[in-house]
Amino acid sequence: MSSLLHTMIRVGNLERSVDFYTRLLGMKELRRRDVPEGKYTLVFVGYAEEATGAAVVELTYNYGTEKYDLGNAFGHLAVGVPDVYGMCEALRAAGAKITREPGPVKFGTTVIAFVEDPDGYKIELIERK
Ligand SMILES: C[C@@H](O)C(=O)SC[C@H](NC(=O)CC[C@H](N)C(=O)O)C(=O)NCC(=O)O
Ligand code: NI
Repeated sequence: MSSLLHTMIRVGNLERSVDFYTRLLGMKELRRRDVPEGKYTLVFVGYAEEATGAAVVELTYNYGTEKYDLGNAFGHLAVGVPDVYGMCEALRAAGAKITREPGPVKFGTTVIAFVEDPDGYKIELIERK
């Protein structure tokens, strides 16, 4: 059976992104691969080991590239958290940009919020008790 393995995003500063996804969002650094012949480094982050089937994020750093044009097509990554309000307060205190305050989704009841990662990628926080 096929499975969704990861989503890859290019980042301008690997340790800045690893810190955001691990220290602030609570993910773990699962593995890291430096490919000097390709002038890039990969770091896989997630809430569970890939072997469990959990979807993970592949952070790709291209040597020397500190900024990307994200364009207008990318939507967001979604993360389930037990307390969206508390997570937003912690993210805000850590200097992250909350772009949509926590509250019920329009025309629904699920509590969501949006935060930007260090490169400006949108992360949707969805309340999952
Ligand atoms: C490990 C696996 O999940 C990969 O995605 S590695 C694939 C490889 N990635 C890169 O080259 C990343 C750096 C590149 N400059 C970029 O920004 O995408 C890849 O795409 N290889 C191309 C190939 O034809 O093998
Ligand atoms: Ni990949």
